[in-house]
Amino acid sequence: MDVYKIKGGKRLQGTIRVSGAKNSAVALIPAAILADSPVTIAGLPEISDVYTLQTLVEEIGGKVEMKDGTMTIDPTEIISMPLPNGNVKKLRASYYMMGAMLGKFKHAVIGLPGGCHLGPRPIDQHIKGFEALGAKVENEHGAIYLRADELYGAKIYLDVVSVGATINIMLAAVKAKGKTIIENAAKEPEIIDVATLLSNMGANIKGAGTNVIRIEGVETLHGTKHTIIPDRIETGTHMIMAAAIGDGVTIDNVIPLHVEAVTAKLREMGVKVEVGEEQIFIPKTEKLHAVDVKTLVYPGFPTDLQQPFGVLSTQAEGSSILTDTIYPARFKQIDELRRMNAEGRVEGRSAIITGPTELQAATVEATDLRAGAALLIAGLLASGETEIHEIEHIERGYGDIINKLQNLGADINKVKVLTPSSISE
Ligand SMILES: CC(=O)N[C@H]1[C@@H](OP(=O)(O)OP(=O)(O)OC[C@H]2O[C@@H](n3ccc(=O)[nH]c3=O)[C@H](O)[C@@H]2O)O[C@H](CO)[C@@H](O)[C@@H]1O
Ligand SMILES: C=C(OP(=O)(O)O)C(=O)O
Repeated sequence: MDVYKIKGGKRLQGTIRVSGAKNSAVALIPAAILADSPVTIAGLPEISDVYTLQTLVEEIGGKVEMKDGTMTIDPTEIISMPLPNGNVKKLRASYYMMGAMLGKFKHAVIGLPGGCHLGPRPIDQHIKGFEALGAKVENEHGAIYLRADELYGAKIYLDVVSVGATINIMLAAVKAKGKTIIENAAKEPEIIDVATLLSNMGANIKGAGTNVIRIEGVETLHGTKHTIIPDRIETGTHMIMAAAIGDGVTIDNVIPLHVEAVTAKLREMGVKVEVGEEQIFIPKTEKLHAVDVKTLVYPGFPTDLQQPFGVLSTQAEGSSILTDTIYPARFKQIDELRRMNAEGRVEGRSAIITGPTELQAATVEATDLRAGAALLIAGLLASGETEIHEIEHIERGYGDIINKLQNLGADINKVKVLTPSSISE
């Protein structure tokens, strides 16, 4: 079993480069299968979610080459094969294979997705959208069966603002007959990125990035080249890390507009954030004040950064209330942080964290991706050697993280440890 071992307390300094956005990557790859000639995507992050999607595309007959973060997907021999089990359960975004395969073949069988356990994560709005476009959707033995004779454009109002449903409906609608209007659509930058790729493939999409998206269906889509946007959640994670234990850290390959909510909260805490065109510099922070945070849909404070932000709150003077309105139960990291001497408790949909606290090393579990990011930052701060288990969650979202942190001066290594179960294997 692989774990991360971190000897904490080393101040970080230097430049860290952000990879391509996970939540774009995992939608761009399924989008590419809608084309009838090869699509090249540059700047993909080297994360397990990307490799799992590569395998899924290969399972249905796609030819995929990946080198140095550039993936070429040749969809010409893709067939409509059911994907009821296996790799679909390893990540959340396998749900995009529903929209993409429905759009391409008018039918699909895809197992219910995996991904982080953040409390209930229904996909009713995705299904509502597919049904509005004319598909019959049934859940049989844990797989979603989608069937249509033809897909027709429709007006779809999302009852909940959902990134996944917005993108999935776009994927299904780009080749439907007639006009689709998605109202109360999500506005995340990843949605614009996917719409840009689809448009360059020949789709007719207007309004991505606003809450009304209009799509005029086209008959065919063709190959193109696309460069992915930087990961705003990785950017925010490094900003938080730099504020917690940096002695001057430059975060490179950034779109500052995408992290404005994080910048504002850090400044409110007393962090100096120097914003350039494609870089953000965070000098050593002297004193942090507690602040309250409420997660909201974009451009609000992202739920994916609530857990890492909580670690910074352990270093701030006073009590911080972190409320997650998107995933009200996204607080599994609190128990783990308490093992490290943090003072925190969960009340309803909020975590209340009091500081400043000197964190102490412990053996902890990355229960989900961003809990893992939180524990990484906690481990970098804590005195002693922290051991993080279940790191496969972290590696779904942070590519090359050990190298990146070592380059900033962190004492972190990925090591194999023997457990009773690994000995008997
Ligand atoms: C692969 C990917 O892009 N994952 C991101 C995506 O997840 P995901 O696309 O799963 O998140 P959504 O934006 O869909 O979910 C937002 C909220 O809507 C609810 N909901 C969603 C769909 C639905 O059909 N019904 C419903 O009730 C969810 O339970 C949640 O409370 O956005 C989340 C919110 O920014 C991020 O945490 C995830 O990192
Ligand atoms: C929750 C996340 O991912 P996923 O939706 O892929 O589980 C995340 O990126 O924080």
